[in-house]
Amino acid sequence: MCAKLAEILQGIQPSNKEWGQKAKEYLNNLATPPGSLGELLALAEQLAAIKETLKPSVKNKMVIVMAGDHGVVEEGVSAFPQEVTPQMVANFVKGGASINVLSEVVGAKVVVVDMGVAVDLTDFIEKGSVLPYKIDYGTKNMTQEPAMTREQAEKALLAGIEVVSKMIQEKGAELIATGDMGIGNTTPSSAIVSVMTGKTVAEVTGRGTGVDDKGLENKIRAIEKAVKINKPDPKDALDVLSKVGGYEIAGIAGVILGAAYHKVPVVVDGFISTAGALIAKGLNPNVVDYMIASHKSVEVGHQHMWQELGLNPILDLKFRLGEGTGAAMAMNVVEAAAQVINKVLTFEDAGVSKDA
Ligand SMILES: Cc1cc2ncn([C@H]3O[C@H](COP(=O)(O)O)[C@@H](O)[C@H]3O)c2cc1C
Ligand SMILES: O=C(O)c1cccnc1
Repeated sequence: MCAKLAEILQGIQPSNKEWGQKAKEYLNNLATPPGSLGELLALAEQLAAIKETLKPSVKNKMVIVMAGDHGVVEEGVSAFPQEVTPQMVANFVKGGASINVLSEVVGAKVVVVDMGVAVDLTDFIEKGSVLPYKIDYGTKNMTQEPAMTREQAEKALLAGIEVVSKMIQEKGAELIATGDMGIGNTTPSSAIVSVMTGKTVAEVTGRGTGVDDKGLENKIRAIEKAVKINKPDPKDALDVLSKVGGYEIAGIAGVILGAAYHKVPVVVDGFISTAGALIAKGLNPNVVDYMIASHKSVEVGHQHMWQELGLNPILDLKFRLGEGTGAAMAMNVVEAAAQVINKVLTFEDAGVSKDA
């Protein structure tokens, strides 16, 4: 592994459990029946432990949408054609996609990154509306060969780390959400979860954009073949990422690692983002302290990912879209948790009696 990546991975510390404990005690004194704000209290504790304060701020929110294409689409694994990837990137730039609309609702900015789209996005890149981190014009077909080289996987991780570091250091981002766009990307995501959890491919593979029964069977066979041919080592996350991953998945893993390195919470979106989270955890398990599980996707296999990470998703909106849409929705809940610890008065300050 290159020295730069190794150094960043080593720099990811667990969150500060002393601040978490202080927050727990403080929250227990809010003028409410103890514990009655449920999961918001757990989130507030997590934010306090990450940011090392009882007054965490998550107002400056950013959704980072990573885009990339997949050689495995040749195998007919998606219900949609590859050109939808750049078409949707254009839609993100126009502000007309679901992620734009939902981000606006929660007051989050959307940042779009070309990690490996199969065509040039010159116009958008010149205008600064898409960030240029293209590693290659899509991955290789993983049923025939590794999706990418180990060097490309490292480069893509570093790209994600660089993007999120800039957002934090230059734009003041206080809460990050991950998002994805890449036709075919539920296929590598299923491969990753199968390899990393030991579940069979059939158990963790769903319909993605909506393949029919025959399409699902074909998708399962393609993933089984990719795993058989490449033999990814579940103990080596970089091996898994390079053999059966994707550039946007690597970028997402990098965003999560970079956020953790800078002690910034990161809301993990759906099936593809959580595949990135599994890779990030494989590279340094401390990173899980900084993750917030946004929602439970309809895609079968997502729940197995959360289980593997030991996280409980906040929402169940029956989403199966990606782009960062579930994470955007959960950002409001995270902000609510921050507001609770910042603003709700204690029994003493509110002048409310505690004892019966
Ligand atoms: C119009 C459109 C918008 C999307 N936005 C996200 N996805 C989602 O669906 C794709 C993954 O599903 P599969 O593996 O079946 O191709 C990814 O692009 C993901 O971001 C979309 C898909 C489509 C068609
Ligand atoms: O859960 C997701 O993120 C998802 C599911 C299907 C297709 N694209 C994304």
